Amino acid sequence: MIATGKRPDIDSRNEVQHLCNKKMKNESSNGTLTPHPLDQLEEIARGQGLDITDRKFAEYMDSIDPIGHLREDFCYPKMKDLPKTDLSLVNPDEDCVYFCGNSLGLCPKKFKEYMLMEVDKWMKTGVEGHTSGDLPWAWFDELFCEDMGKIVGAKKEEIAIMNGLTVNLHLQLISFYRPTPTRYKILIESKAFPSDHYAIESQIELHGYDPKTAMIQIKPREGEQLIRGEDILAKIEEEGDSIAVVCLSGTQYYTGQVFDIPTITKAGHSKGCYVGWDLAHSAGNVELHLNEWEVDFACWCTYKYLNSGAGCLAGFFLHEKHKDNTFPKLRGWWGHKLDTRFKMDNEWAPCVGALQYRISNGPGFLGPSIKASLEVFKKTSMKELRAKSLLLTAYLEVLIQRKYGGRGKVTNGRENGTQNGGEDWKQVHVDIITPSDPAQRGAQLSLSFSVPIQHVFEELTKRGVVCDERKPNVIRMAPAPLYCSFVDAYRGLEYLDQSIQAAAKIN
Ligand SMILES: Cc1ncc(COP(=O)(O)O)c(C=O)c1O
Ligand SMILES: Nc1ccccc1C(=O)C[C@H](N)C(=O)O
Repeated sequence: MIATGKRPDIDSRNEVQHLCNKKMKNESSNGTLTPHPLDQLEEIARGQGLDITDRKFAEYMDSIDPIGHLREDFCYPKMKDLPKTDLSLVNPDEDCVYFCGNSLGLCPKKFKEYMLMEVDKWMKTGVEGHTSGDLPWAWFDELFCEDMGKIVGAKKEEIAIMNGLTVNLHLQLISFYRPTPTRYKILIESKAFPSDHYAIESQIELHGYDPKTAMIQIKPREGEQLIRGEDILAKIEEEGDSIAVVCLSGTQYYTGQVFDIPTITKAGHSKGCYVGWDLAHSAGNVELHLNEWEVDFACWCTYKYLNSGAGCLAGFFLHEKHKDNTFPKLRGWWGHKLDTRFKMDNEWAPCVGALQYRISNGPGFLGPSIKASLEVFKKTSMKELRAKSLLLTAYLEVLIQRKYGGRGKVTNGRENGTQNGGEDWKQVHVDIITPSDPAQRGAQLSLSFSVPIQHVFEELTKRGVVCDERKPNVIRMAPAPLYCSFVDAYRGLEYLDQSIQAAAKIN
């Protein structure tokens, strides 16, 4: 089933009620119906005799959260340690509100210990460190493939951990984008993350084609913010015979929209296209079954929901059906089988599967954070994480809607941020452009405001709400379920309220 990307066309004043009445259902990947998370929240609140907007409800949700204790595995920043917090406005010793795990995940506590072990090993043993210790530098990356595979629904042999995301995307396109005069196009989303856009544009140019004709950018319909799934399928149907590769993001970075990977992959295959995914905002955020969905290739970074630190090594998935492929690829000695790698006979004998795409020996000092992060993931499962995430994001959504969804001028998003001063600030409206259908979103909510966002964002920052602003017009908030709590969402909303009031005074 592919659902449309359009938010329900309803009066936002009644939106929450409407969603409750509609008893919208959430279809999980195995086809079973589970209650809409908002219904679950309402039911829990009723059962406890609490109002959903009461702080006590957030506290109760935290008390029954089966993975709430995992927050203790992370260094959750304090208000006083953030560089831009105004300590006259907050309690310096309190935790901040960290809603930025979609950009940079928090540091796992074990990281420092594991990193110091590697430093110590180098100091004491020099080159011996390649083959000794917990993370031998010569094959530390291979130690993570199985656990990383579980997070994205892949077999160990289908995974490599290397380079950065964009480098991996280039390596994959070198293999999968082999244009011919009749099949030379790449389908991507319009307003894709700039790095993906540039990578694809440059690959097209490298083959002597013109991105103006070879790069198809699928857009939202006029007046809409989200790309409809049905439009992606229609485009594949219409142009599929000339498309070499369909290459979309699993979760759109700006809107937070999650695309239907299995359906789109199938549609691409039925037209003879290869289908690959940028999972930067999906890995560790939503459930993925890359092997089962027959995705040809995928890549993702590990510094967002996978908490491995800025610019850390990226994930690389190659479906097992391509494990012995002879596609063009860039070779390096680390793609050569380990047993003969050091024979130095210059006879290319590649590793099987994803590992053959490795070029250089890996940076051993990037292993400790990945190890520390994966250990936390091993204490739970993507299913359990996603179950919490659905509730937590719906909770943040309902708080925003109750406070800011029903007042003032309802904008369509495109006009937002153009008004200034006076009356508009008395009736601020916040529009959530992320799909309201939980199956079509992960942890992130992208908020557009009926007033300019710059001062609201600055005021949030002063109050220790760590989120980000993305041009042209959204503030993204992502309560990552591994370490964010319901009380964080509650406090985030209190601070949003204060920030809007403070920004109104400036304007
Ligand atoms: C969708 C997407 N693609 C690509 C990137 C950039 O990847 P990198 O700089 O790690 O290559 C990011 C985030 O930085 C992203 O969100
Ligand atoms: N790696 C970074 C370094 C600096 C600034 C931002 C990033 C991000 O990751 C941004 C993220 N990809 C985004 O969705 O906007």
